[in-house]
Amino acid sequence: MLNVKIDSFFYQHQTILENINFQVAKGEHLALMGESGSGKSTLLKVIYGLLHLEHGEIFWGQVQALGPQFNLVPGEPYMKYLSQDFDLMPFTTVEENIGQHLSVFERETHEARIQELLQLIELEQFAKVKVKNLSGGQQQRVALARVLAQEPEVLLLDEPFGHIDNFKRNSLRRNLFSYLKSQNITVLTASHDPNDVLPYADNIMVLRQGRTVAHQKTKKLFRNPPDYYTASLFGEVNEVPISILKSYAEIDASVLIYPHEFLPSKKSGLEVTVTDSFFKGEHYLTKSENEEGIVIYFNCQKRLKSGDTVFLNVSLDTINNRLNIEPGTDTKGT
Ligand SMILES: Nc1ncnc2c1ncn2[C@@H]1O[C@H](COP(=O)(O)OP(=O)(O)OP(=O)(O)O)[C@@H](O)[C@H]1O
Repeated sequence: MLNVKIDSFFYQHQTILENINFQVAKGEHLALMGESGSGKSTLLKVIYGLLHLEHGEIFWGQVQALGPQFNLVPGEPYMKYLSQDFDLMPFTTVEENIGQHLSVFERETHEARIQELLQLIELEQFAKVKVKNLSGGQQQRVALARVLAQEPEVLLLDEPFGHIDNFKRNSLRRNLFSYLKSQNITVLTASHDPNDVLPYADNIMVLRQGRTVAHQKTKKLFRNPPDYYTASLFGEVNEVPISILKSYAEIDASVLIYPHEFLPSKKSGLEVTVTDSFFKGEHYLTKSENEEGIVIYFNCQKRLKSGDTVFLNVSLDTINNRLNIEPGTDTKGT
């Protein structure tokens, strides 16, 4: 179990992290989400021991992570950190970069292990190429293999796919996260991208201005985000006053609705006028306004023209769920 307790962390006199307390079980994958500057990288650096934590403590089981004032070389032996700047040896080959971190006591298995890691990062044909001749995305993949070669118990990943194109990203994410699960490695991944997080993380912690605003199981957080900030980390979201959704007219509150949760129809529902339409591949993200000028985004299978009238519907379950209303409760205002 990783036990993180940060009362506060400062850069100069500015508080960057405050009251961050959480635990990560062995083998669990926790994603750290938050806007740029919210403190995700700083949190990973504090946990890894690159930054000195004066007010707080980090434990892995019974072992305390002591930080840079106690360790000559930053970091703890059981923990590895993949930073946004990859720490590679540019003038040596991909396989040498990976092999450098394999145990000297297991020379006979080196070759097989290097092959396994090259396969995982899909760079088998680049084994003999010098790292300086690789693209940024390829270098990031080598950096990933290097930290895995060290067989950490805890792996801290800071935007691990930031330089990797979409073409490789999907398979790499699948390979990497299923490998980490199979090895029961505890993972903390800082990422802006919900595609890095939703399919793979067991839990998500959301940071805002250095504080925790949510810490929840992945599906639960996506389905029931506590606020607009959290929901918007997953993509476009609407904050809709319930008064404009007819059957809820007596409730004075807003509800968060994702664009895919609105079902457009030609007949009944919330009447809106289309103002714009954006092709997203599988659907069009459609921008619209109701008569009071409230902007609503919804997904539509076909392209609608500006000025078209549409009626939007959202399921009662979705609304009750967001409002924490038990099924069967009478909430009707009309
Ligand atoms: N070396 C530093 N000295 C002073 N302030 C810093 C330093 N590094 C980061 N900060 C500040 O700490 C805050 C948190 O930065 P951090 O890099 O942890 O955010 P982040 O959530 O990881 O952002 P991003 O997603 O853009 O990487 C920011 O306000 C940043 O300006």
